[in-house]
Amino acid sequence: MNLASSLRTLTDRERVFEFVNRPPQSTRADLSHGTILYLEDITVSFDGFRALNALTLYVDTGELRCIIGPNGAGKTTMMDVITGKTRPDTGSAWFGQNVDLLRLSEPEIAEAGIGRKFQKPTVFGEHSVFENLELAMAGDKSVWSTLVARLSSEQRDRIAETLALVGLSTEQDRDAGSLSHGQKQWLEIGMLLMQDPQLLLVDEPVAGMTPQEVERTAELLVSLAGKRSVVVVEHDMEFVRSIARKVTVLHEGRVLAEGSIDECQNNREVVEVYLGA
Ligand SMILES: Nc1ncnc2c1ncn2[C@@H]1O[C@H](COP(=O)(O)OP(=O)(O)OP(=O)(O)O)[C@@H](O)[C@H]1O
Repeated sequence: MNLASSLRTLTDRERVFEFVNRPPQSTRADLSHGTILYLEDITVSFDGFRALNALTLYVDTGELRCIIGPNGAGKTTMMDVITGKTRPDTGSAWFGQNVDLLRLSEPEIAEAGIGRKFQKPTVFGEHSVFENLELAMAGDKSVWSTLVARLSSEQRDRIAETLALVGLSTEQDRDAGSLSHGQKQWLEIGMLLMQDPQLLLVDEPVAGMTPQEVERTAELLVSLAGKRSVVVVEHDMEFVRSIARKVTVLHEGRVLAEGSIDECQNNREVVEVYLGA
């Protein structure tokens, strides 16, 4: 498959790369109050069952937040509300001071600066690592023409910076399909970074990774926070301990506890419903 046809495949994908079909106008979040995400009183019902039940949660600008909780707690549903995949019955969801997420479509939310990394990596195996990042950059339509022409030096620099950030500089010419599972995950994070999101949502990033890959992923996510905000859903408590400053525990669609990992691990209710098992 050549790059142009891969780009068409990319634009046909429904979920991860909605940004490719994004509208031309950009709405960037106003982060002047130091809070990047406001979820207030969010309720989502599926056939009468409340997957989210008056959920209220705030994320600070530049924060790295971990979301934990038992199966069915509502973690995925919460991510789906933030990215516009699921509309809540009630409540409000704001990105910074000015972007009402409930009024935006999925592509518009991606365009506003929210990137989501699903659990399973979906890189283009038959293309090189470099080309995968090039394709991701092509989400910016002004870059499309470069797929048949040549990248500018700034574009090459951006790809090189991203390769360094995700630790794949030495792998740039390898087919993405030949990377290890961990490397594929990092490449996909790199592909999201090519869109320069302000908020990155990451779903179970270390599932299936070797201990070394887990360690490297921890470093990567920690390095991304600050400039961006990162929300990580993860079950691996050792990993959560290694990255999190603040942890939110969800249970039955609402926040059960919030605080440092030690505070959460010593919380009696948290132990009962989640960690004690
Ligand atoms: N489309 C749907 N239709 C019906 N019920 C749903 C739907 N999506 C989620 N649910 C239910 O809502 C609840 C919350 O699910 P959700 O996937 O958000 O939990 P989770 O915390 O992500 O769980 P896990 O850790 O297992 O991924 C579950 O009981 C689930 O069965």
